[in-house]
Amino acid sequence: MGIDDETRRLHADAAGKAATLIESLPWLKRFHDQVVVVKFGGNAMVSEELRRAFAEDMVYLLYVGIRPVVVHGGGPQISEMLERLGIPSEFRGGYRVTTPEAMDVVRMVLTGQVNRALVSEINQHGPLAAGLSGEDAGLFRGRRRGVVVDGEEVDLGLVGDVIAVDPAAVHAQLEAGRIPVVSSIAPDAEVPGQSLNVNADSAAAALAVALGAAKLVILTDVAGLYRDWPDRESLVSVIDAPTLRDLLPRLESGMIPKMAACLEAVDGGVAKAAVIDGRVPHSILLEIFTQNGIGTEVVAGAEPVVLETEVVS
Ligand SMILES: Nc1ncnc2c1ncn2[C@@H]1O[C@H](COP(=O)(O)OP(=O)(O)O)[C@@H](O)[C@H]1O
Ligand SMILES: CC(=O)N[C@@H](CCC(=O)OP(=O)(O)O)C(=O)O
Repeated sequence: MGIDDETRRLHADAAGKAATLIESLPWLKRFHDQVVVVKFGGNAMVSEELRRAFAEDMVYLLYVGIRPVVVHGGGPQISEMLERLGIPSEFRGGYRVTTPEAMDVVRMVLTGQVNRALVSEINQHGPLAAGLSGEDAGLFRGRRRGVVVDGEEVDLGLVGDVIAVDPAAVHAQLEAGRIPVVSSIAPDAEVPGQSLNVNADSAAAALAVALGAAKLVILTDVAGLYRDWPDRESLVSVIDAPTLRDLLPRLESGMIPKMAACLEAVDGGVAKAAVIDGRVPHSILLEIFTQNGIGTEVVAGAEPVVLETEVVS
């Protein structure tokens, strides 16, 4: 390769990198000073590398002038601890049936372990993150819920929905320039002293609405919503809320709370909600700062829109 070829190669390389950076400009403008709620799923935090990359991404968002708020899950981590302690647990319709004994473990793992680990990972970059539980400072109020599976109402035990949010504690952390990291436990509004296990996708949606977030991003262990699960040949890249509402009763297991959360967020005024693959390091930066994003995006959409990508395997 001659010197000219080499120079041309260097220029092309630089142009590619610069194009990626400058592609972010409209999104930097769009999201400046805006709240973006990021739900970090238990399945997306399974390795040290992914937790480290996630922490970097949150710090990156903060330093470019966005206000990230983290709501985390921890389903697999709860299951592992329940198993270790010999406490049986099962999922019905995508939600964990939660006995009082299991509830103690849910709270211990989410608020005591997963929340602490994420706060500590982010704080490797400086004193930037502060942990909160939905039980702190009246952040969430919950109410027990059941679920309908195959036309039958199933009692989920101590599982709840967030029925009210007082975002003051989150605002205080944001005003202090910190990244709030929230675990999805809610005090039962009807039974004093009782805590409820809230699915983290649904807690993230409730918080996004209460904060008037510009976007909700849910990180999980799959590329997004597949129209033809489990064949995975057709990934939905964009779907409007009314079409998703029709599709929701036909969805399975883990995707039900996720898509219900996206709908709740969009119905509550959040312009966009996305489900993306948290196993891809830094996927959230691609989602926020590139034109097409990745994964599945739910939009309010006056016009029906469903875009699907054929997956070539
Ligand atoms: N239509 C679908 N498209 C994609 N994933 C689906 C679909 N239906 C069910 N799933 C399942 O939902 C899972 C994600 O939910 P879940 O395991 O609860 O993740 P998280 O821990 O991130 O909340 C996927 O790994 C997949 O097994
Ligand atoms: C009611 C219910 O199912 N709660 C969830 C809470 C944690 C969670 O949602 O974790 P992921 O986001 O990792 O799935 C559970 O007990 O597993």
